[in-house]
Amino acid sequence: MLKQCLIQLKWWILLYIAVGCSIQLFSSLGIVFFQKVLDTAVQANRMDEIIHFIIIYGLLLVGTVILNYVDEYPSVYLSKSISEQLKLMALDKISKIDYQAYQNIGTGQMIKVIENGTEAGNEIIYGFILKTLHELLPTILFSLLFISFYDPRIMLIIAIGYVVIFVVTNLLLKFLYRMKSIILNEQESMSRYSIRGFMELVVFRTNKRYEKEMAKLSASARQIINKSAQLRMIHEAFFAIFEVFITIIKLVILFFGVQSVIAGDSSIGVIVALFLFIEKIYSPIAIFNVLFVDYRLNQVTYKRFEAFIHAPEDRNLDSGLELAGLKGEIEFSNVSFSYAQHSILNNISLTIPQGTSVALVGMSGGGKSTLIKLLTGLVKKDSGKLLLDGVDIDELKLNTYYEHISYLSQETPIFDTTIRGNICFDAHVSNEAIYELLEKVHLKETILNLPEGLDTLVGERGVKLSGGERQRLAFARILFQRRNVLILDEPVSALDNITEKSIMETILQEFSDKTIIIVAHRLNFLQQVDQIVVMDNGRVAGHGSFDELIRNCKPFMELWQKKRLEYDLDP
Ligand SMILES: Nc1ncnc2c1ncn2[C@@H]1O[C@H](COP(=O)(O)OP(=O)(O)OP(=O)(O)O)[C@@H](O)[C@H]1O
Repeated sequence: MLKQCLIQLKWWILLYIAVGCSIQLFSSLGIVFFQKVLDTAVQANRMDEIIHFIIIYGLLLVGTVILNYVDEYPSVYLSKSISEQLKLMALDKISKIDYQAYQNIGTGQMIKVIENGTEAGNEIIYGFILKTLHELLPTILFSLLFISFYDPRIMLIIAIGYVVIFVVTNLLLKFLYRMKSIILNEQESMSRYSIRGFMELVVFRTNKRYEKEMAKLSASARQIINKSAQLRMIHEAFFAIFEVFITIIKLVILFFGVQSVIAGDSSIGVIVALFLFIEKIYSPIAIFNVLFVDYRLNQVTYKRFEAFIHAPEDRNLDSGLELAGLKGEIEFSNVSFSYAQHSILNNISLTIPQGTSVALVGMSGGGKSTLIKLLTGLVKKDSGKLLLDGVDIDELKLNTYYEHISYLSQETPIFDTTIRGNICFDAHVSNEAIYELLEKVHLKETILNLPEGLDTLVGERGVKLSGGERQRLAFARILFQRRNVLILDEPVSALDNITEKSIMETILQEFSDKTIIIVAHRLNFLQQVDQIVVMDNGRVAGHGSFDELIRNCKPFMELWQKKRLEYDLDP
């Protein structure tokens, strides 16, 4: 993935490195000409030569300033592009990820893995590879080269000293990896605690969970702080050791250099130039060491992001038979499904003829939503056949299948955008047409009374609407889409009996020639659907019309008695 990023940005990278090398060449030549000005100044009669050197020195300095300015553009462009590309990859991954893998990761942890991973990826490419090629390596190489012109022995001592420190640094890396892993684990836990705390205000407040959650968060935060401080101290130790080494070299140069000047073998200019080059080389070498350790630690972080990017994908989304249309004939034949070896659906066989309506009923946990998820292709059956117009769902290209179905999940089917956006997404539809839909779901007056009408933002998961308003809004979307197959998982749970009845009548009328599969809990409209399927413990316990089942199907009779009392339904 990082390779992909590098390839995409190759021209910017080349430009960035070329500008970086030029800056370092100009700056090193600047030191050489500064030395020439100093040494020529000692000979008072060579004023022409001094002016000549000063002009070149000045031009080199101005050139360096201009290049440094130009350098900003590719620098910002690259640093921002890398993060953006990695974030795009993460969202792209979510669009293809296998639904069960997505459920297993969990939002809080996933957000942190993506956040840390994109940052680490940026640090690896921009903070390490590019910084090394653009700045550190050219500075080190040019400085060593120019030092070697003055005295190759000094160049050799610095190079050997650096290699020794680099090797020692690497011996400590294993220990640092462990620390970094602890920090990452704790950061992901912290993210999970915070995100569930932010999202589940009502559950946590009314169950008085916040104190406990904060204690967990603090414990993780303390671990992160301690380990981060230890990591920093070890980092800084590398820096300090190298600084001591360079200071010793400077003292040695000063001691022997002054003696050479006195003996007439060297000049003040050369000693100044050597000091300037050593100053110049010191930081990049020390920084490289620190960056190298950072780079290896960032790899630990990045690997977790990579694991997420390589999580299993739903192969059916973009490959398989393309559906130009869907009439809506559905057949389950001996379909079984299990979650991690725990059997949920057993040998389900069921036919839903085209253009008919079916209600799935049964006790909680009986497998109704799982059956719906199989039908939407979110989870995959273990065995059997699930035929749509005679073609098994596993052979279909799901992204074309989704063009022909409307699905309302049990979770809030509303997302953070306007009323209009929740009904027709990006399609251009007149206000009148949208209000017509809203009228059918008894929401027109409510929306007309909002100051911003159709452009009102509904908040995350529609928090600014009541539960029933959210469900009615989702129905407006279904009416707008007018698909041939409707798959509805408890779409009316938040509506009162009267509104539920009225909306379901509208849906059954408007889609009288379409296939409708609906999970029903309150059983309010059962007499109006063509077929009722009773689910019990992962099996089909019976199916038929209301009248048939109420006479012949014991689980249905029991369910009906229970719900009738619970919801005060008409006998
Ligand atoms: N992601 C999951 N991982 C593991 N088990 C799951 C998962 N989702 C659901 N289950 C289990 O599958 C079983 C069937 O769940 P399902 O949601 O299909 O039931 P349901 O009939 O729709 O229930 P309800 O009427 O309460 O919504 C339950 O025992 C549930 O615990």
